[in-house]
Amino acid sequence: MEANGHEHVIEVTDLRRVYGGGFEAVRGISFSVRRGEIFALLGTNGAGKTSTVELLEGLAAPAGGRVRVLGHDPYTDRAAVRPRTGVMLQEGGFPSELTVAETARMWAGCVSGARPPAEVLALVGLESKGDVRVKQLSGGQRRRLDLALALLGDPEVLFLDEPTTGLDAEGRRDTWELVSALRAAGTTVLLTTHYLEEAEQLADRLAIMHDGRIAATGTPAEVTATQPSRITFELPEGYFVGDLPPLAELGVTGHETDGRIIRLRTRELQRAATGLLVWAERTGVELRRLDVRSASLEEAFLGIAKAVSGGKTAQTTKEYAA
Ligand SMILES: Nc1ncnc2c1ncn2[C@@H]1O[C@H](COP(=O)(O)OP(=O)(O)OP(=O)(O)O)[C@@H](O)[C@H]1O
Repeated sequence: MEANGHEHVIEVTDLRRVYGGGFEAVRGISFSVRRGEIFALLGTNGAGKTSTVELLEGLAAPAGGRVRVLGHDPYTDRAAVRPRTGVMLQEGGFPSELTVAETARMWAGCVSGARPPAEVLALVGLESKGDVRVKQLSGGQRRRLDLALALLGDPEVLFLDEPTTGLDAEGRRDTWELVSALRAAGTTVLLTTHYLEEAEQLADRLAIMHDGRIAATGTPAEVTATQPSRITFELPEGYFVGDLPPLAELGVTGHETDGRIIRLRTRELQRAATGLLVWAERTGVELRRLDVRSASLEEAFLGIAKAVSGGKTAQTTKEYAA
């Protein structure tokens, strides 16, 4: 469980999940999560995120490979793992006729050493909703109730399956703050999300899943570094791409044109930007709407998803040898 001085609280090795009928939803994935880390599983719809998280939660047995949570097999050794983990499922599924406070009390009865229900409701900002029936909560408030229930046992490891789906921008930010505070207190968090900004804000490390496999993994910065940076600008009338200095010599790997708008791709952002600006200064050209940026996680995600599907970029007009 120890690696380079870090304790791995989740270890997944060559994990497989096959549903009845023979469909292989998880096709041999491996990753590990260190204590106190937030790890995000990202992926397109049907990539296999929920299927994976359910194996980590011990809700099903793997068809192959190995899962360890806190050093135990979560399926065969559920009694050892369950009290130390908190699970926020995509659909909480509790009786909608109960009030928020009744639901929290009922849930607390199933958790050994549960925190006071009022305390967890306050943590997620539902302290004033104790007397409201669950069915009267908004979708976002229900997600927050799901999260409160997952926190009742003060878990060492928290599984969050799409924790902010249905929340408005403020609710999402509140949840991010709460999850960050939990990490600061030492909780290990594994979350799935469709919001790339959420992973960028929260995750120490992440894995992008596609078709049951991990297509990319690392810190958000490492994953975005796999994609080229971009320089976009508008050339004035009378100037054309051919008037620019030799782009390959500036470290530009390709470009797209859209009317007067030019978009350059490069893995050497500083060299390419400097070469372009020096040229513009010397030539007396004003580069309007100039935008120089590293790839975002969203661009990396789309690039990786496209690459593993064998797709091509729609607008590419010219690629240069690396
Ligand atoms: N009970 C099941 N029986 C058969 N196939 C299933 C079952 N549950 C899920 N699948 C299939 O397994 C694949 C992975 O589904 P999963 O729900 O794990 O994906 P996901 O990445 O969580 O997707 P989403 O982002 O849409 O929630 C999908 O093709 C899905 O149709």
